[in-house]
Parts: sequence; C-alpha cells; structure tokens
Amino acid sequence: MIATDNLRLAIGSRVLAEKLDWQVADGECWSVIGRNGAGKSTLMRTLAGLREPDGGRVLLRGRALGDWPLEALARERAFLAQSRSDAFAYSVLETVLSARHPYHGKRYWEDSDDHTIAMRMLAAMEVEDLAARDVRTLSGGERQRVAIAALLAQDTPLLLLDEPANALDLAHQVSVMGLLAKLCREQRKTIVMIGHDLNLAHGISTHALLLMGDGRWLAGPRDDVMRADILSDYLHHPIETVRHGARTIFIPTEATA
Ligand SMILES: Nc1ncnc2c1ncn2[C@@H]1O[C@H](COP(=O)(O)OP(=O)(O)OP(=O)(O)O)[C@@H](O)[C@H]1O
Repeated sequence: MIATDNLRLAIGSRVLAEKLDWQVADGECWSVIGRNGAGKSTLMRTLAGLREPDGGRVLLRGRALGDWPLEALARERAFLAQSRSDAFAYSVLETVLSARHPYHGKRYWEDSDDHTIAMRMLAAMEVEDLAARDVRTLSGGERQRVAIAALLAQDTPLLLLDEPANALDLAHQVSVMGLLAKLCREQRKTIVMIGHDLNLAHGISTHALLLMGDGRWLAGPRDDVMRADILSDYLHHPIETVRHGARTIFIPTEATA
C-alpha cells in the first residue's frame, strides 16, 4: 500500500530517520512509537505528502507520492493531524461533509449519499446528536471524535492517524481503537497511527515501527518489535511486561522517591 525507499527525515541539522526502507501492506495496522520529538509526526506528514522527504522517496501503490494528482491522492489516503484550529463557524455536519469533496468531481454540492455517509460516521463516533453544533463549541474529546468521523467519511484505503486517542476518555479510546482494528480486519483498510499508550497500541496493531530520534529505527511484526527490552531502549525508560489472560500489559518501572 505505502512504502518508503531509503527515506531520510531531518529537521535542521538533526537527523530523525535515516535509510528508512519500510513496507506497509494492505490490511496491516502499524503503530509508530518513539519518544517526544523522535520524528513520528514528521514521518506521518511526509507519508501524507504534506512535506517533502529530506532524501529518498515515499511510494503509494508503487508510485512516488509527488506523481499522484492531488484529487486521486485524496481518495487514497486520509490524514488525522495531531491538532487543529477551527477559525470559522462550521457545523459538525458541514465539517464531515467537507471531507467528501474528493468524490465530487466537478459537482459543487454534496448529495444525499454524502449526507448519509457523514451521518453514519458521526453515529459510529457517537457524536451524531452534535451534528448541528458549531465545531468551535465542542469539548476536546468531542472535537477529536468529529475529526475521526471526517477521516472515516473520506473512505480511503489508507488511514494515517497522529495520536487518534488524544483527548478521548477511556471508553472512547477503547471503542475507537476497536473500530480501527475492525476496519483493518474486515475491510482490509491499512492503518498507520501514532500512539503513546503501549497497551492500546499492542491491542490493535499487527506491526510496529520504532523511531529512536537519531536516525535509527526498527520495523516488524508487533511481537518481534514490541518487546520489553527493545521498548525500554527506544523509550529510554525500563519497561516490564506481564501476561493478563491473552493480553500483554506493558508497565513502566516506577520512579523511586
Ligand atoms: N518547524 C519546525 N522547526 C523546528 N523544529 C521542528 C519543526 N518541526 C518539528 N521540529 C522538531 O523536530 C523534532 C521532531 O518533531 P515531531 O513533531 O516529528 O516529533 P514527535 O515524535 O511527533 O513528537 P511528540 O511525541 O512530542 O508528538 C522535534 O524535536 C521538534 O521540535
């Protein structure tokens, strides 16, 4: 679905990722894990085509990102940014409907299908009763769920999500993650997402990419990469795992007083 070929990411003189050769196949769900400032959002923006690589290439379905016409690219990948600012008084429904524009061709107005899809996605995120509200009046968690509804309404094969669990309460973290896992499993959607919660990431991911923040990286199937020794190294903090039924739980060693 999406791959990087000898990708280099750098900010100023700092190299964040070097020689990143990484393949993400259809239906896989990847978690990108690393410390603050390791380069996760920079990578995600590069995968979305919102910034140029500092070396190497990003390939979507084997074709360099820059060679994709914008409207076709918008039908292939959707991107959830880490933060957003709402300057205008759009309603929740208008916000989600605007995500359908790549399907309009020369048509200006949305049709009833767009409306049905938008309402279905708002319902999936349990915010359909907020459809008429001005987005600027929403709480942080409600706004995040509307943004995820807009992402889903784009109905793209590839979903790129920068910290989707941000601002969500516990129940919505679990339900949103469950929905994303189901999209991979049942609809063969491909997901690449950033998350700091190792337990949520482990519960949903099939694969993980770790970024060290100095150019080094490690990618592979979840259980090869999300190991206590490796994560302790990448996150610069000792981590233990315990088994709880079928689940692996990650526990950071507590700071001593
Ligand atoms: N426009 C910019 N100007 C200067 N430095 C930047 C810029 N954008 C990013 N950086 C720096 O590049 C590094 C990587 O940033 P990035 O947002 O990719 O990190 P991250 O892994 O997503 O971090 P977090 O977990 O905190 O969200 C950080 O040290 C950040 O301060």
